[in-house]
Amino acid sequence: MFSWLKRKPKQVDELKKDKQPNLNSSEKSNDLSVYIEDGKAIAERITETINAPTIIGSDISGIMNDTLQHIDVQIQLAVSTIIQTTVLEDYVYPAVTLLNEQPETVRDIDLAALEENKSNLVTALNSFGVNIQSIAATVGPTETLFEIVPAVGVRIAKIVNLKEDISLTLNAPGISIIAPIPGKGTIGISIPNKVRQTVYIRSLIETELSSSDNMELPISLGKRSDNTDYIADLTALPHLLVAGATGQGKSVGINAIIVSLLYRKHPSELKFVMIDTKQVELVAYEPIANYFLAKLPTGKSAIVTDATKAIDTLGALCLEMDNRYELLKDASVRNIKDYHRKAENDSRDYRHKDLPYIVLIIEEFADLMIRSGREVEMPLTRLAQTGRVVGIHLIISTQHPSSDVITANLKANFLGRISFKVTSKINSRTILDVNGAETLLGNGDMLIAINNEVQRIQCAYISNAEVDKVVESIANQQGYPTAYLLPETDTSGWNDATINLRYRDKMFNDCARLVVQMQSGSTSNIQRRFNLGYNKAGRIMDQLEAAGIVGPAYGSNPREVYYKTELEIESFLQSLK
Ligand SMILES: Nc1ncnc2c1ncn2[C@@H]1O[C@H](COP(=O)(O)OP(=O)(O)OP(=O)(O)O)[C@@H](O)[C@H]1O
Repeated sequence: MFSWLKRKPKQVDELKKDKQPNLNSSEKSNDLSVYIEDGKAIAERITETINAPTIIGSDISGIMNDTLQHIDVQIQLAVSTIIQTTVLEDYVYPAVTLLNEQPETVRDIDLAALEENKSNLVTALNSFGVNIQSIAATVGPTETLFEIVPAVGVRIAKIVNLKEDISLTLNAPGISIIAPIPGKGTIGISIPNKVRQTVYIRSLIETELSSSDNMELPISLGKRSDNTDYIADLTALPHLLVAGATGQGKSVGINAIIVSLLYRKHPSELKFVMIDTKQVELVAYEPIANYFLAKLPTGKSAIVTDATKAIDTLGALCLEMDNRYELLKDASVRNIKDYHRKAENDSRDYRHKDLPYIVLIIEEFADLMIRSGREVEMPLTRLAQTGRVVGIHLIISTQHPSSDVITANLKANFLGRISFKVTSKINSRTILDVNGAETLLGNGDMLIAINNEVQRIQCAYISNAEVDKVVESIANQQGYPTAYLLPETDTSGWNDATINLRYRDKMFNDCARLVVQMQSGSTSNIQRRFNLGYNKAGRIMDQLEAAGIVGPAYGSNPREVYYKTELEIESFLQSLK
């Protein structure tokens, strides 16, 4: 339905203009009924003017045409389309003072301990026959990096092979050796600090807010080993995979990412789509649904916790992406940044506020992948391949970075990858393509790989109490009357009980014949053979299931086909008429 609104922007814009005076007055009101009245009037006018039910009918096969839900959704969408184009002019960004300040004592470096470590290291190296020319130390939050220049004639391999011996002699587990440090010609020996420093997110956000870098979506991730801040632009990554065994810092990391964006962006510029099958990690953000979250028109909560709804949501996001491509084409621009720039410099209405950045966050991706397999992988791969241009970025987090969860297909499209400590070298390689994450120290110690270049970072820390304060400071203000509504997909709001075979898709019979012929209930086969979109193919597969032609979805495997011969399926199709 929303796709239809998008496809007819000119007519809808005309109608919106008609209602503008009313909306301006209602914008200042907290009374939702005013918005609803506006919405109803607009919905009626839209229906009258361009015979909406017919157009919508062709989109969703008439299935919801005459249901009350349909009308509600229509009103909601009409309201939302208009409301989201209004600006929350009085919106106040969260204050940095809501975040904890780094205690003064923590900033001091223990110089005596540093000197002792240095001289112990030199003695240890000498005792193994390695003489050095010079040694310099940089104290990071988690480890201290000693950069040494070996005496002439010492082979690098010799030092690398001494890793375990040095570790034993210094009684310091978790040593790592970088030989040589790229671009420096020195050898790095990194020794974990006895007392680690927590990196408080506040200092990073202060740095970021005062910086002139002008990143579009800055995320304050933490500090490097040399104590410099690590702030990345999500639009450049442009998608992130986050992995780590339980309790190593993933949730804190995801909170740090979300909060750093909340500090930088206005609600009209950014929306999160949150999927959390664990049901506990992202719930803290529910109060800012009407400011910063996006949801399905039929969804009650903006935070998706159910696998079926998650698939619908991903489908809706694909549709949003397709719609955005059309908008960009209409405006003759190549990407969302140019679109925004053009909208700002042009008096014509490019519906700028319809195009906030969208960041999809999936907490515990493995749950979703194991339950729904390719139904999840396919839309995600599409989004990862082409979402960036239209401002859609993905952050996927998992405790189980195995190759059946992080498939090669997905990995190929996620150039930014973060790993907290994992339980095996294999997991480390699955996520980062290199070993190393298995020896990290926990508590937010992480490796980030961007385009295969790996760096060690101490992740910024933010407590749940700080997240709550930031959320509260936003939620106490005037917001939009609803979350940002994603386009309604063909399948949204469906479940087995509501699939009505009276409204079979036009392609139903052909698809039934295909699955029987191939004896494989595969949605991607249907997509390929008939050149259908993901949502449509998925919806037909659901109808085939409801008709008893194929079995239920089971992970990423094709569904079982219950009809074995062409004769059987033809006589069944006849009986449906
Ligand atoms: N960046 C950090 N700095 C300091 N301590 C941290 C950091 N990140 C995490 N911790 C510590 O580790 C604990 C667990 O972190 P977190 O909840 O993020 O783990 P997780 O990987 O999400 O675990 P799970 O997968 O079980 O939810 C935190 O409560 C905190 O004490």
